[in-house]
Amino acid sequence: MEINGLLSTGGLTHNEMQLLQTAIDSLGASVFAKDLNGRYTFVNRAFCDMVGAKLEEVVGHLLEDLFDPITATQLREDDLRVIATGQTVEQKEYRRTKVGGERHQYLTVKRPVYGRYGNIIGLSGVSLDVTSTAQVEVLLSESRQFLDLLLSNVDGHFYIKGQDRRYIFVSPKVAELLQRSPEQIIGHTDAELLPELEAQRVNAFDDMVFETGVRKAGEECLAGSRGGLRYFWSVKQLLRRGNQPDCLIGMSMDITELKLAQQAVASSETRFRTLFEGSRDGVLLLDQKKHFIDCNQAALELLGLTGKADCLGRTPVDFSPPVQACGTPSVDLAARYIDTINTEGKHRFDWLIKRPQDGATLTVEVSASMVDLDGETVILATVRDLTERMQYEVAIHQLAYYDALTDLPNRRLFFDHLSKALALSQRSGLFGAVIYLDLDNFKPVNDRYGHIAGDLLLKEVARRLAEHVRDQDTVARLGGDEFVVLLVNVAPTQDAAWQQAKRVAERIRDDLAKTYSLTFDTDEQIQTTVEHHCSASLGMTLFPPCGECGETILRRADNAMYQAKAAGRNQIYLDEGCGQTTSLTS
Ligand SMILES: Nc1nc2c(ncn2[C@@H]2O[C@H](COP(=O)(O)OP(=O)(O)OP(=O)(O)O)[C@@H](O)[C@H]2O)c(=O)[nH]1
Repeated sequence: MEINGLLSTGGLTHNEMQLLQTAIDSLGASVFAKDLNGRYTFVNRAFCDMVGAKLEEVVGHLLEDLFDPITATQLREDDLRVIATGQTVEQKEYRRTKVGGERHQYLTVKRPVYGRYGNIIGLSGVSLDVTSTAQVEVLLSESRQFLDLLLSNVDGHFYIKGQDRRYIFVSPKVAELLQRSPEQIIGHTDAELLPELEAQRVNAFDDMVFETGVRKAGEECLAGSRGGLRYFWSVKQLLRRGNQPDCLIGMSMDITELKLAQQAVASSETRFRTLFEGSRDGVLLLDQKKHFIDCNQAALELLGLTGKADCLGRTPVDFSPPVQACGTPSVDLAARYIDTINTEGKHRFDWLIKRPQDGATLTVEVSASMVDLDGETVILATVRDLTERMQYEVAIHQLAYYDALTDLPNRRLFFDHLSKALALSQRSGLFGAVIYLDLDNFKPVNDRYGHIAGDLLLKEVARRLAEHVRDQDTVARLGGDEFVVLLVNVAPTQDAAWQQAKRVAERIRDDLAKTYSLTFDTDEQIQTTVEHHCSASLGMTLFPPCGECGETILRRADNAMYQAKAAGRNQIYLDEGCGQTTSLTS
């Protein structure tokens, strides 16, 4: 390529011109010159490479020969502007070469070339292909936008700190957390922005990263903008910046919710454990295969076991007798109950346990329900020993229906038996009888020997009475020294029933009239035995198949007893109805 007059400057030697030519050819930029007609008068090698043409195909040719029409028109307008105004033009332009047709971006500087007499004789220019630079800028711009989007939307707090621990960059979330604008944070240290203790903790973390140069991750805790502590999982590492001092780049994720959930799980686990272990009731967990997977101390005690190893992996049937109280085999009943728990979610039932160690059986109440434990559905069974409750129930029943001194049924239970006997009599057509009796001269035993002796006598009366009746009959104590005997299914006719009941009444009267030998401790703790004579006055009434109510029947017997008492005691009187009584004493 030769440098023509447009570029030549007077005074250069041929060698110098050659050197200049070589230098211009070695430039990465395209260098060109044109005359006033727009014909290329000089181009360097880079220009030829750019248009994909040889030197001779360029020099002396026009824009239209080298570029597509649109590009050529644009470039022509620029050229004319330079020539018309005489000004230097610098601009970015896009060109599509004829060769390959790729669109490139150029930064072009064009300036006028003046002739010897100061007139413009053409223009020269330098074009630098900045396509890749422009792409990098586009990429940078896109990356910046993406980063902004990320920083604004990702639930993380991003920050960069210098070696002096001052913030260089903070994402919007950091600003939100610290309740300051980024401008109020950048250039400041944590010591200036956070409470002392928090700043110390954060600094210690940062120091570790700066000192070791190793990426660190860990938990941090800061006071939140809305109060309360907020927990973060922070990852920090050094950011190498060439010649610049390293700085720290960090990302902290807010894990408060997770942390609180973990704490809640941990505390509910603790609560569960406390309740589980502290429960006075036995608590057992069964897996899907109905094997015990956990139990508390109370359960071990209930089952008579010394350690969990004796329980875990075994089934409820392993701790049960072959048959339950209802007569159903334990294995069948257990399967039925487990089915119910599975379908209804819970079930409460009584269960007979057999302790493997000593073979003892005890009744327990089981409250079982399906629960979700660590993602697995298990059965939680609370087992309560019913022995004590059953004892209480028996005691309450005893108090409610039995006389505490003699253990005989009391008035309430007597009436219950009587109403059943009346119903039975109606069905069977058999007569029954009620014998009301009151001891004669009982009071003196209390007066002479004290109530202890009187109590003994009353107990002895109860014992003697029981000897004269069948299992289906009832002997009850109505109170004081008054007793009543209920005879059921006595006879199908009234006469036969009279005779039969009379025989029983006479035996009772004779037996109760026998001497009572009473042994008791005196107030001086001396055991003494006394004898006492007393008898009983008896009033009797029959109840026919279609008789009155229980109260009426008892009143009639009571009335007859008073007649017997009035007749001199130790007598038997029969109530015949309508207030009529007859002595049956032989
Ligand atoms: N030891 C004792 N005495 C009782 C009890 N309940 C009532 N008594 C006494 O029993 C006596 C009953 O009185 P009464 O029936 O009048 O005595 P009684 O000597 O049999 O008189 P008569 O029936 O007229 O022959 C009273 O003195 C009561 O205090 C008891 O549970 N234990």
